[in-house]
Amino acid sequence: MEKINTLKMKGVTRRFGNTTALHDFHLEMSGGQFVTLLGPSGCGKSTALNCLAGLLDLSDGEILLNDRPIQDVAAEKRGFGMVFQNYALFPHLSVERNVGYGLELRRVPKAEREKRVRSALELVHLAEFGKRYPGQLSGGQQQRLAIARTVVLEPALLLLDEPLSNLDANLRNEMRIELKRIHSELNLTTVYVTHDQSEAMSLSDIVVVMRNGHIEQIGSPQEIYNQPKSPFVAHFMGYINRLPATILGKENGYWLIETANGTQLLGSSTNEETNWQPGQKVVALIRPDETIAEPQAETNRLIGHVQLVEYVGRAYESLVLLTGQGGTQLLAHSGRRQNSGDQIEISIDPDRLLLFSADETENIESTLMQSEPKVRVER
Ligand SMILES: Nc1ncnc2c1ncn2[C@@H]1O[C@H](COP(=O)(O)OP(=O)(O)OP(=O)(O)O)[C@@H](O)[C@H]1O
Repeated sequence: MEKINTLKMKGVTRRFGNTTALHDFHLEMSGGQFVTLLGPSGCGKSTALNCLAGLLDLSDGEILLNDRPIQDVAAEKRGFGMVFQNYALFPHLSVERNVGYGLELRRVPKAEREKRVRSALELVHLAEFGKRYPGQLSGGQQQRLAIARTVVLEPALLLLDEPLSNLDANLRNEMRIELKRIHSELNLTTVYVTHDQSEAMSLSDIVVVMRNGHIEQIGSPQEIYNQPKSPFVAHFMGYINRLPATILGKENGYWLIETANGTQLLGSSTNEETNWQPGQKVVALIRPDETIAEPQAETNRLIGHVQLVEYVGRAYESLVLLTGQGGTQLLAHSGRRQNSGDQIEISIDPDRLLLFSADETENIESTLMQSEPKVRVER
């Protein structure tokens, strides 16, 4: 198999009739990287993956493997391996035969085949299960078998389409760690598709956030999480609280804003070129887990009354009706259980109070069906 030094998708577009599932998609990765395509249902993640795999023809653009175009190379000649959501295992073949099947087709001699099957099963911790059948394995074991069956062929690129979506939450977390381990042991260039932001954050070197067939932002997990460039990315990363405000000016490198009841707060823009004038309408986006209930500091405070409290493990999440803010509610985290009706003070670090212009923040929910907050936040 040709080793990957660089893999580039340049201007890749794929149309289905009148629908453009993928539009002018640009992605560059280097050998060994773990790249995740992240976004809500229908944003074009699988289309991008299938174009890369060769399972879909491109309507436009090119794919370059080590600077050589491969968009016209048939899927089976690209030397890539794909793991599907439903695993696609052979139920009538033993675990060993499932893993060895691709090698048999390639007429790999028996001794070498057995050696490679053994080491693939060891890699996914299924060495003792070789004689079983897929039906006798748990969901997580079946998933690991699907991975072993693909990596035994030593693909240049591993493509994974929502591989954990059929597993329950505990197994998903376990398999996430397994995937990370397998990736670092093999140093195999990987493209992973998911709509789960925490999966993307924990696994990836590069995250590509997609929306409506476009790329919204590419960056490291830290960049995407801390510096979302658009309200869509911010919302997708859990910045679900919204607080309308007006720009007053700049202070100490932050933007000074005024909310509906005249409270002044400091906040940040993730876009260095932002040049707002006083009077500009903005919306502050805040993550519930980045609020500080009952703060020590005097600055950047909001006051409200607790309406609902939910235990979310390690913290309580309170729905707070802010005082004098036109009915705006905010989800806030607190180490101590609040009671319904309690007055509560909340502060937010100015670096974690992200400002976007008000017109940018319209209509983001319609494309975010899968990441709706548990409690709807009123505007
Ligand atoms: N074979 C097809 N024929 C027509 N439209 C298609 C086809 N495949 C995908 N689409 C459309 O292209 C868009 C992107 O689909 P795609 O499957 O790539 O999204 P996705 O982000 O992978 O979604 P999901 O997470 O639900 O799998 C959607 O609007 C979808 O309806």
